[in-house]
This record gives sequence, C-alpha cells and structure tokens, in this order.
Amino acid sequence: MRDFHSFGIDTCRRTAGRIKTTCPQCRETRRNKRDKSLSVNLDNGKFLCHHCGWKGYAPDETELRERRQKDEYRQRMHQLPSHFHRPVFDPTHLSLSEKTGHYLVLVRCLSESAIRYLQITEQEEFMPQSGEKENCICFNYFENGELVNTKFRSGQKHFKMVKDAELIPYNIDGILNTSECIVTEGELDAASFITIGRKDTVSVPSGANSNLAWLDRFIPTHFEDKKTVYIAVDEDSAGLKLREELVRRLGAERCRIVHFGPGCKDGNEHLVKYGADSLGICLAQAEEIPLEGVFTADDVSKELRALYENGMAGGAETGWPNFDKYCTLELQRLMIVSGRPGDGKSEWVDELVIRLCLRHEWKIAYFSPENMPIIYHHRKLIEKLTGLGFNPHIGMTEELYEQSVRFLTDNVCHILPGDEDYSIDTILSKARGLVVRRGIRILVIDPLNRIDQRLPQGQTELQYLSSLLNSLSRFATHYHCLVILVAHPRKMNRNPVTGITPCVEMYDIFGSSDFYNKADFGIVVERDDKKGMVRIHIDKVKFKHLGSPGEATFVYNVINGRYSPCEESTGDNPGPANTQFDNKNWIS
Ligand SMILES: Nc1ncnc2c1ncn2[C@@H]1O[C@H](COP(=O)(O)OP(=O)(O)OP(=O)(O)O)[C@@H](O)[C@H]1O
Repeated sequence: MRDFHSFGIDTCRRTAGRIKTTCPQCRETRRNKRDKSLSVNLDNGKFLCHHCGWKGYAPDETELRERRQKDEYRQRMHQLPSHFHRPVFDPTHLSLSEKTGHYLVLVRCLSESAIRYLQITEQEEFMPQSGEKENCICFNYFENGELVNTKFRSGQKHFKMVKDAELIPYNIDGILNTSECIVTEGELDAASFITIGRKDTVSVPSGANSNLAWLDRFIPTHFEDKKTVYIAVDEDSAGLKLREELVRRLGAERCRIVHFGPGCKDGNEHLVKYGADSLGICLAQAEEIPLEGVFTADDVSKELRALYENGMAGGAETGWPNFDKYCTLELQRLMIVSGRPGDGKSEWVDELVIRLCLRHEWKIAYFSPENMPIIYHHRKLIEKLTGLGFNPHIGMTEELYEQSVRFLTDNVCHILPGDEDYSIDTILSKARGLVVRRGIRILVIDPLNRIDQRLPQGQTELQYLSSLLNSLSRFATHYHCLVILVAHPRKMNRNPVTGITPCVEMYDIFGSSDFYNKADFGIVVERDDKKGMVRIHIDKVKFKHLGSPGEATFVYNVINGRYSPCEESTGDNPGPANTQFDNKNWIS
C-alpha cells in the first residue's frame, strides 16, 4: 500500500489502477471544489494536478521502511559509540621537546606542518612493557575533531593505546569527502604522506592485523565515496595479509598498491632514504590490481613460494577434536549440509559457525527465513555462546546478557530482503554488501528451498540448481568466504519392517547430484534418538590438505543447544561414551 494519505490525497478507497480525484493543494482556492484535477497512478505512486501543476510521488511501505532504516543508520553513524572510554585532549602537550622535534623532523623527515596538523604530542606515560614511566610520542586519534584514542610510542619502541578506548583509523577526519585516500600501516607512514601534501591519508590503528572490525563503522561514511584507494602498507608477510584484507573489503577495482622499492619496507623509510619527491613518484606509480580472471604464475609468485617452502597448511579448526580429526575448513569453499527434517541441521550449523567466529574471527551472515523471528535465532545463539539457558538467572547475569548481545551485534547479521525478494541474486548482493561493510567471512543459507526458484525461460530445474551452486561457489571464491548451504533430501521412505528411516547420503539431496559433485565439504547430520546421540557424517572433503571423509559423534544438550563430542559404545549399552561436556561461557 502506498501512503497517499500523508499527502492529503483521497484515493476513494481504491488501491490499484489510475484514478482522478480532487487536488488537496488547490481545491480550497477553486470555484468548483469538486473538480477532479489530480491524476493519481495508484500502482507506481505518481500524481499530477492538471490545474495547479502540483506533482509528486507516494512511496510504498517497503520504501518507507527502507528510508526509515537508512535514516536510523545515518543517525547511528553520526553518534560516536558511547560504551568506549574517551580520553581528554591536553593541548599543553603540543609543544615538543627539542629531542622529539629533532627525531621527527631530522630523523624521520616529517614536515613541521604535518606534525602540527596531526597534533602530535609528547608526555611521560607508564609503559607496561618496561614497568616504568617513559617519555612518549603521542599519536592522537581524532574523529570530528574530538580525541578518541592515543597511541603512545616510547624511545624504546614500547607501544600502548588508551585502555577501553575505541580503535579508529588514524587521521580519519582527513579523508572525509575526498575522492581518493591512502591507507598506511602506521602513524609515521601516514605522517610521511601528509608531509608530501597528501592529507587524505589514514593509518590502520593496530598495525598489520587483518581483523579490520574497526573499519566497519567508517565504510559507509568515509570509504564508500572513494574513487581510488592507495594501499600503502608494509611489504613484509604480515603487511601482505593486511593488504589482501583491505583490498577484499574496499574492492579490488578501486585499490592501487603502492610499492616502496628495494630496501624500503614502508613509506617513512622511503621518505627518509629518497625524499619527498620520490615518495610522490611511488604513489603515482602505484600498480592496479591485476586484471581479474587472468593470472600467470608471476601474479601469485609470493603465495606460490610460501606454498613451496611451507607446504600445504591444514584449514581452520572448530575445536571439536573428533570433527577436526577428519575435516578442517577454509575460506573460498562451499559446504553443503543435509540430513532428515528435524535432525538438527540448523542447530549444528549454528554451533559450527559460532565456533569458527570465536576461534578465527570469521563473521557470519545468515539468510535463514526458517529461523524467524530473528530474536528467536539470537536466543538460540546466545544459549550456545554462554552455555546457559536464555532467561535471567544466577549464571545468566545482566552483564553476560549485554556481552552476548554485543557479540552478536559485532559478529552476526541476518539478511532478510524487503518485499520478500528471496532470489539468489538479491541474497548474494546483500551478502556482497556485508563483505564490504562488515567483513563477513561466512554466509549461511538455511535452507535452500526458501530461495525463490526463478527459472529463466527454457531452463530446466537441473540446470537452475547447477547454476545456483555455481553462483555460490563463485561468491565463496571471489569474496573469500565460506558458504554453507543447508539442503533437504528427497523424501526418505521408512523401512516397513524396522520402521527406521534410512540415513541420508549426499546423492539423496533433492533435485540434483550436483550437490555432491560441486560441494567442497559434504556433511550429513543424523540424529539417533534411540541412542541419544548425533552422528555427523563427513561424506566429502574435496581437498586432501583439509581432511578426508569420516564420522564424528556428539551428544546434543537440549538446554544450551551445544554438541559435545563423544564416542559410540556398541556393547550391551549402545549409546554415547566418554562424552566431553563443555558448559563454559565461551564469550569471556
Ligand atoms: N539431537 C537432538 N536432540 C533433541 N532435539 C534436537 C536434536 N537436534 C535438534 N533438536 C531440536 O529439533 C528441532 C529442529 O532442529 P533443527 O531446526 O536444527 O533441524 P533441521 O534438521 O534444520 O530441521 P528442518 O529440516 O526442518 O530444517 C529444534 O528445536 C532443535 O532444538
């Protein structure tokens, strides 16, 4: 329904088609107050008065909801998060000692104007590494001109930041509304580029750490408008990882890589060795990310050498020893999970992704209409995270509740497209947005049959499923994500003699053998209520460095939804044995 009412337009109780009605703008001034001079298209929302020329557009409910959400989002973005400690800026520390001034200007070759612009200060500060007070250069992190954090750096190269203060990019105000920006790996490198006149430079706050959670808040406000982003981080192995993640988050098509030449690992070293003009040349010669889809061994030479020297590493572990023994996980892969209805596919996938998130900081996006309303799903996830039932009681304190909500806010999002547009294109386009804005690493689609099946003309269902699986694999590869697809099996008939429904196999998945063929990991969840246990069949692990087929058994805890590893005893008492219960709180 479109909101014509807020424009004062009387739609004569019609909801579709075109109508003519009186114009609320000019009606009172007209001699014939009943003249229906306003044409209204109830379908597309447009209206026009043929008398006074008043025209406009009435949005529908979805648009209104989206606008409201966008406004709320913008407002939230403008408010600095309140749960962080905010230090107070003391301008009396701005006058630097002769020694520090000498170090910054003559040793590090920074211009005085850059030092002033960045409001670098100096003070004595207790440094935990030495256990005593040391004289420090203070790199102050401002946002909207307000001090948000400070990095203290002593002469002995001890570092610390303000306790409980927010991590934000250094000099973030410098890139507001600019068309380009430079991203460096340290404050001195940022100051080097500012020295050569590029105030549009930020530094990552925590060195070559590839967890870029601090970036999320700034993507829509400070990075989305950039045409070119120069990645000017260190050229060592940690810097390469950081570079890779920055490129993934900011988009390869607009990133250019700055190289500092032989013998220089970063921007400041280059400035010191070769001077400002030469650093400017490095920027001008920054290379584009190689043409997508065309590779030579030279394009991947560093990765190839690392593989040659170190061999294939296993993938990410889940912390379930009986599962990790067979299967470890990797980004850029597609996992398909099946099992009989109600056997616990969603429950098991939830725990799997929570474990990966806790251990490897892989943030999660769900498309899971079955888990609606979202708060029911949050409840289940909080039970798994805390190991406790979801209601206020002695263990589940208010503080733990708040911590859990914060964890979910930071690490889990749900994709629920407006207008119930559940097509694969829409879901993947939202997921793409979440890779950029929130750095998600896992996309869960649970279950497949809730995706709208839109068969283009002439396409068979088999071809449709094959192309859908291709889209998911492509998404996983391109956006460095683990994609997990939950798919139901065909109808499994009970054995009329034993009354038992047979266990599902990957080839039983409804619709196509491609589910088995195209999966990198094929998992079947089997709930055995008779024995009080759950079997996880690892039916396929495509790459041998990640594992091989096998089976892991678990006991399901109905209170907190956790899966505890166990062995299967087959003697007189068939059922779980040696169960490794774990009801600890995982968040702390
Ligand atoms: N091993 C188990 N023992 C007891 N209850 C379980 C077990 N596994 C799952 N459940 C419960 O069964 C219900 C269904 O679980 P879940 O939604 O994970 O199954 P599913 O296989 O994804 O189902 P569907 O095929 O309908 O999507 C949930 O309420 C869950 O808590």
